[in-house]
Amino acid sequence: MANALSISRSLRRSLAPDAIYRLLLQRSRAFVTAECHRPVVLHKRGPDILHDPWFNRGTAFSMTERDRLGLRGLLPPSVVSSQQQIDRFMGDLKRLEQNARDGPSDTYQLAKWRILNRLHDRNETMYYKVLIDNIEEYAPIVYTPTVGAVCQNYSGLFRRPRGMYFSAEDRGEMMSMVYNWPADQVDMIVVTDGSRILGLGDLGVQGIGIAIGKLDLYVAAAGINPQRVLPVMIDVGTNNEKLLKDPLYLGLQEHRLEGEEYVEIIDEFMEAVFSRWPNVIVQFEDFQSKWAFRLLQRYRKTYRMFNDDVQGTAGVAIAGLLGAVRAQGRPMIDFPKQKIVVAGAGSAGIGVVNAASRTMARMLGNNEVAFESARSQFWIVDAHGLITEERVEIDPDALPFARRKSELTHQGLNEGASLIEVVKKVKPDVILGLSAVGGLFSKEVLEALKDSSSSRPAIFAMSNPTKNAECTPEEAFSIIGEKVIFSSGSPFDDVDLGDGKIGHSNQGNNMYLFPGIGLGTLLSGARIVSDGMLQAAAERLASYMKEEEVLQGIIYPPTSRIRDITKEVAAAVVREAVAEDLAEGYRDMDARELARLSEEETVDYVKNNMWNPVYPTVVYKKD
Ligand SMILES: NC(=O)c1ccc[n+]([C@@H]2O[C@H](COP(=O)([O-])OP(=O)(O)OC[C@H]3O[C@@H](n4cnc5c(N)ncnc54)[C@H](O)[C@@H]3O)[C@@H](O)[C@H]2O)c1
Ligand SMILES: O=C(O)C[C@H](O)C(=O)O
Ligand SMILES: [Mg+2]
Repeated sequence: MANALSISRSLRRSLAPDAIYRLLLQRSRAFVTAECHRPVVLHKRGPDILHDPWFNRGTAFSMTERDRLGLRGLLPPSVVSSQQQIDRFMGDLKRLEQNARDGPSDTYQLAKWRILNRLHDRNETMYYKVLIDNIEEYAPIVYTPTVGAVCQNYSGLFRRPRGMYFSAEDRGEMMSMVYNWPADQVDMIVVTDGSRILGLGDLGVQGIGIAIGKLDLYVAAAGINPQRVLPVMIDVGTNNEKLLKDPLYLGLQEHRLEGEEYVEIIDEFMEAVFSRWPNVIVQFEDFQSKWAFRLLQRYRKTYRMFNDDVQGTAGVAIAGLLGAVRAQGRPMIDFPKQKIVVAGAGSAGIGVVNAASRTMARMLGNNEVAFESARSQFWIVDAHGLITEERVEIDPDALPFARRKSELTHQGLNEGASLIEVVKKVKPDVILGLSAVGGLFSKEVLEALKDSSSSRPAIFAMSNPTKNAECTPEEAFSIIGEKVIFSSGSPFDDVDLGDGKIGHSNQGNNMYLFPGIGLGTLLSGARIVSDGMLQAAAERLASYMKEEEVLQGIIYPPTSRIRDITKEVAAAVVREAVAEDLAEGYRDMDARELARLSEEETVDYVKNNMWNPVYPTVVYKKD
């Protein structure tokens, strides 16, 4: 039978040999092209295609293909050519080779992340077993600080997609897009818009890494079933000029949407996920401050949601501040006497001051006088110096804590006074940094803190990742001495003080609370996440540390105990939800039965509902 490549005898006779050759070559090219263009019939859709190396083409799937194949939202929004994919891969490979020659640098950490990530892609159970069994070693890889470098390099590191992407281009589509996610049940979503990733600024779509890292801790620490977690990136553009010019950037290359347009997108996302999964809990993560507060106020009374940077951080800080009081050999009730200087007035700093002052006020009787007294224990310093009521265009969230004019003359301080002046004049018990400025607690600031009125001044250098810490433990112990209490957002090693003495380096990170807040909310079936539930979580973390540990300057547990502390925090959240009549129960445990559980039984209930990384029995069943 004749085919495209056969030439009739008569034609062969009439053509010179080189003309025959050219014709054959032409036809064979056309034949090959036709073969390539013949559609491939797929018997699968959505994630099954992305996980099939034969058919997956990742970010090179066009928008129409994404729609046709149920892939919309399962990939970052940018569509790239196959050449761009190769360029990205090669650029990444070369960077690794180049940096590996520098010895153990960040790249070494990234190499570990890649190996773990590949395991995550292949075998989730095994991945989480490795993570849980070695949490102290690998939390700094899947979480802060390495996750920061992962986000910075995400366009290069991107291999197999994880999570969902909703972009400004998806307006009006989200309600149907959520059905592209394969799981019928989702318990926990961590969502970011990438606008303030750790202290690294606006990383746009690359911020998805932070949502993935937080959910890794949800699985490892809280025992949330990994099949029921969903990392989400809402890509509304980026204001990061470098990314806007980067040809390999995977997100929308346009400036961020603002105002009502922005809010409408987040509203649509919330409606979509809660309509498919009415019982899901949504954790907002690393939104720039101006949206963090507004969105929290907008949704917290209607949806099961919380903002980790505002509320989780506040709880962790309160637990640490109470620990610092105990470390001075004083009862927790002395907390309202502490003078606290806070550097940073963003979502985290203001969140901490709000919640810590409420805790003080409660201890003082919870009336107006108590609130006023609590307020006056805080001095907030931002990029423009001390915040006072004389500040022009003051941020409304900071306004309640602006120092009064009358107090200023008395203290010898002015609007915009520098951090060092404030520390010198106030002689605080605590300095707490949430400024994202590495080294802000300079030698001079630490020298000034030596005059603190406290017998054991405390330093919370809470900014992430490591290079953004306001000071290191070496600096703190060497300048202030062995009495100082030190804690940081990213992990540091303890400091050898000589003579067998150790300067403890605590990790003050919201990872000690958010997994328990999420788990407790899930297992209580609470309709919302109330202030009381957050307070209960913070108090349980504060009381978790034993007297002898606290006296040694250990105010937070080691990461190796994170699963245990999370269980305890979750139980406290469940009990508070029940006490506030917010609990609606979970599965076969209804609200009334929950209310009957003793404290110990609640802890057991939580423990029994935590997922463990063991292979289940599997059987085959025909459709
Ligand atoms: N340890 C934790 O659990 C934890 C939790 C949340 C946030 N954080 C960290 O806190 C940091 C801030 O987060 P955010 O959301 O509040 O950010 P943000 O950008 O909203 O706020 C930063 C604040 O720091 C102030 N600032 C800048 N330069 C300063 C200076 N020289 N002196 C004093 N203040 C200065 C800014 O004016 C602003 O008020 C980040 O590094 C983040 O990683 C840590
Ligand atoms: O992510 C962390 O390590 C803590 C915190 O949520 C942050 O934004 O820095
Ligand atoms: Mg955060």
